[in-house]
Amino acid sequence: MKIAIIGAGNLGLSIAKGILNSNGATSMYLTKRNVRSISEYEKYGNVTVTPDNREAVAKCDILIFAVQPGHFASILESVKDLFTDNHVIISTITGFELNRIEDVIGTDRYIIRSMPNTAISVGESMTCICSNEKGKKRIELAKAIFNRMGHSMEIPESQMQAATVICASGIAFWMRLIRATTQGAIQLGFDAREAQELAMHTCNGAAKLLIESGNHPEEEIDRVTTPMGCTIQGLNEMEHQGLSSSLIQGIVASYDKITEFKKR
Ligand SMILES: NC(=O)C1=CN([C@@H]2O[C@H](COP(=O)(O)OP(=O)(O)OC[C@H]3O[C@@H](n4cnc5c(N)ncnc54)[C@H](O)[C@@H]3O)[C@@H](O)[C@H]2O)C=CC1
Ligand SMILES: O=C(O)[C@@H]1CCC=N1
Repeated sequence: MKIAIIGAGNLGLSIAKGILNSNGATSMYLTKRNVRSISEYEKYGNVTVTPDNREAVAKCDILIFAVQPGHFASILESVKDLFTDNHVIISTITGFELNRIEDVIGTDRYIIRSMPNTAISVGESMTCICSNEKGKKRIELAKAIFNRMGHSMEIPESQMQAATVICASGIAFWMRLIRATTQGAIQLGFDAREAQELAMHTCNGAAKLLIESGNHPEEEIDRVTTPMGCTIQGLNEMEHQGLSSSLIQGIVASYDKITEFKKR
């Protein structure tokens, strides 16, 4: 599989790392307007770094676009004459619908919309995907690509905006929760490094408990909350202070922000 990442920025490079770590490509092209900051990737024998998107499109069959929304249409316009039936076009662009992509490159292309997150670099992305009509024939291929670097779910395009908030922005939300827990641990006497180690491994354990058991979170909470114990005391205090409510309101605010910039 020859994969091009058009726009090797924060997300594009995370995907590149995930592909390298999972041996997910026979060769890879990384493009960026100024390639100086990513030239180190050429030390991997099968990686080519170039500012030339047309070269990358001509040499690869899987094209992953990870540029800013405002640049996407003009970049597609500049390479679309090179597209063949071998190309699978995978967009990661927030708020850019399939029909807008089709408006630029036509309906007769395999188009996948994906929403990965930066944990793709360590093989742990939650990636949601959907496709245009023709792309349905390549959705299993797209799933296979993303499943090598985490977990994927096919969803209707109407849920893509919500998936962006929960999965992509979600990395930042969870980081804040881990940081806040770390700060609490420091206040209780751990040094900063130990505090973070306790917070992140406990977070990892909580997620794994749910993933492996399929249980509802409250079932696992019931196992921890000793009657009249310290856990329920802390948990109820967090809820009095609005923990669940503030998380939900934040999620909705992120969602509304995407609606706002889609109107621009
Ligand atoms: N950062 C994240 O966690 C996520 C981002 N996204 C989406 O992915 C896209 C990229 O986001 P980021 O990586 O955060 O942005 P970024 O700004 O870090 O990366 C975009 C890259 O595209 C490059 N670029 C600009 N013009 C180009 C051109 N003509 N040819 C080739 N490369 C060009 C820029 O130099 C930059 O390196 C956005 O549309 C964003 O909405 C989606 C999911 C998660
Ligand atoms: O914050 C943003 O707008 C982008 C989309 C999801 C993650 N980063």
